Amino acid sequence: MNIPTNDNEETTKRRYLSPIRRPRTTTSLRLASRRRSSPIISRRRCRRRYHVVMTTTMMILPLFVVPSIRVAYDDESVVASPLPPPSYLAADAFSTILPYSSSTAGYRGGVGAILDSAFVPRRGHRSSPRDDVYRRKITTTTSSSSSSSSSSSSSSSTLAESTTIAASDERSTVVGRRMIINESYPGMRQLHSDPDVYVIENFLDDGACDGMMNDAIGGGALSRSPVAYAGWTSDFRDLLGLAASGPVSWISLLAAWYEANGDSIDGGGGSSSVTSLVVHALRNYAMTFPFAVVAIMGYIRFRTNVLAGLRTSTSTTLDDLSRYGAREFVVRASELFDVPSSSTSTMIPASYFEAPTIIRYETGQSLAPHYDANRSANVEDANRGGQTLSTLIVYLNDVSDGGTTRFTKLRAAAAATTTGDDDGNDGIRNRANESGSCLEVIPKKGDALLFFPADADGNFDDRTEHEGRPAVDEKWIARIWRHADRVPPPFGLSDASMRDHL
Ligand SMILES: O=C(O)CCC(=O)C(=O)O
Ligand SMILES: [Fe+2]
Repeated sequence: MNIPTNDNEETTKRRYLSPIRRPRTTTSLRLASRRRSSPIISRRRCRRRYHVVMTTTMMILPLFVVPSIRVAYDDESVVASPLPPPSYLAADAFSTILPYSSSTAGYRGGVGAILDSAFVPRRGHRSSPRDDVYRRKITTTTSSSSSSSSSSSSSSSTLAESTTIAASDERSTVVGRRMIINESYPGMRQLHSDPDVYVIENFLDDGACDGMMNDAIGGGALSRSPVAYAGWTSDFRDLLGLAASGPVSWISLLAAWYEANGDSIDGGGGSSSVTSLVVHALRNYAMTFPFAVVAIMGYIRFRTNVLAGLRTSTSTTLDDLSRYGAREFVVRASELFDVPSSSTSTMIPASYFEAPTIIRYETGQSLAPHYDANRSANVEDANRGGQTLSTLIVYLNDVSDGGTTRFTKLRAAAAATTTGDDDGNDGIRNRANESGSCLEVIPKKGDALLFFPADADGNFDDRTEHEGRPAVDEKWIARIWRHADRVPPPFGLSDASMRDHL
């Protein structure tokens, strides 16, 4: 008896394993009839050309990328660099992929310079629009425990060696005089001059400190301090501009050239090949551009997530001035900033304040080095009084370990006052910590810290970079940002509240 063979399987194998027997489609037959040479030969030629193009590109690319990484560490040469945008982009990729490694410290070139001034988070809290808002730049520099530098040409080595640079030499922006304050305020001690940093002893009594902590807890609104990435729209625009004029164009043109070559082999050269190059280039551009958009959106998202990890405290705002603690804080701050001769404004000082923000750091929580001012404040902080001219922080509890406020670019040795009064305990509270090179303030209940993130005209002062060191003991602070202009609600205090309680 004959056993039937599996004829179907045989046919299938033959069809797919043997290219010679593969049936041609109508289209490929039509194309083949137009070709001068066989399609197989022309495909080989194209493949060879493709390899030539790719190899050449791979050889040329480093010529742009390597020098651009080098010059990216120097402001001047970046600005003057004849290198095309893609090289900036490539250089920047190296510096922003590892944003907190010391090797990127001081990077100020290309997109890095844009991003550097762009971490200016906006308000970002769902439960309360008035909640603590981290709208400030988070730097991409590393703060070393012994020193730091804002020198635009610094590298990891200069960062480590910068201990001898005086703070006032480190400014990279032109900074004028700070806003005028009431310098005869009782208890004021200057810790540093130019930029000025003060401590005001016993600024608030224990009742006010406890009151604010209790209200923050009692209000039930303490939640993770938000960090939003403000300025992302302009970053997005800038990055897209670079990508559009750089990689997107390159890829589109290279691919178009390859495709147009194929066309000319098929259909002859001449003006038709130029037309085909343009058509292919435009089509490729339209196809590649969306990928750039998606990639940049992914990058912005990545940066947002990175920023979120830089502040780990919880916080809330207190705007009810009928409460003793918040009222006392705003009243004292008003006295400090009330210098009638300095302004023609008829507004009361508290109109320029953001509502007090209460911040709680539990063990291990911290705030990375950052600035309280914003280079783009006029645009990005327009609805909250523009630039932050002064930061006033009150320590609400004593902290014996951890949680200092450290100015990463100011040297303790340059402190104008190093002989401040002892507090009777360890003698170094609220004084520059002379054991390290950075100016560091140790929290003491009721004492205030005052400094000026921007000058009186709103110019950003990058010497005032500071951080909240990781808490060991629990740490509580209350903070008021004094802006250049009136801060309307919901960020500022309501007119009714100020009228009734101040
Ligand atoms: O926690 C600190 O010591 C500093 C807080 C601070 O810089 C801020 O809230 O902007
Ligand atoms: Fe700050």
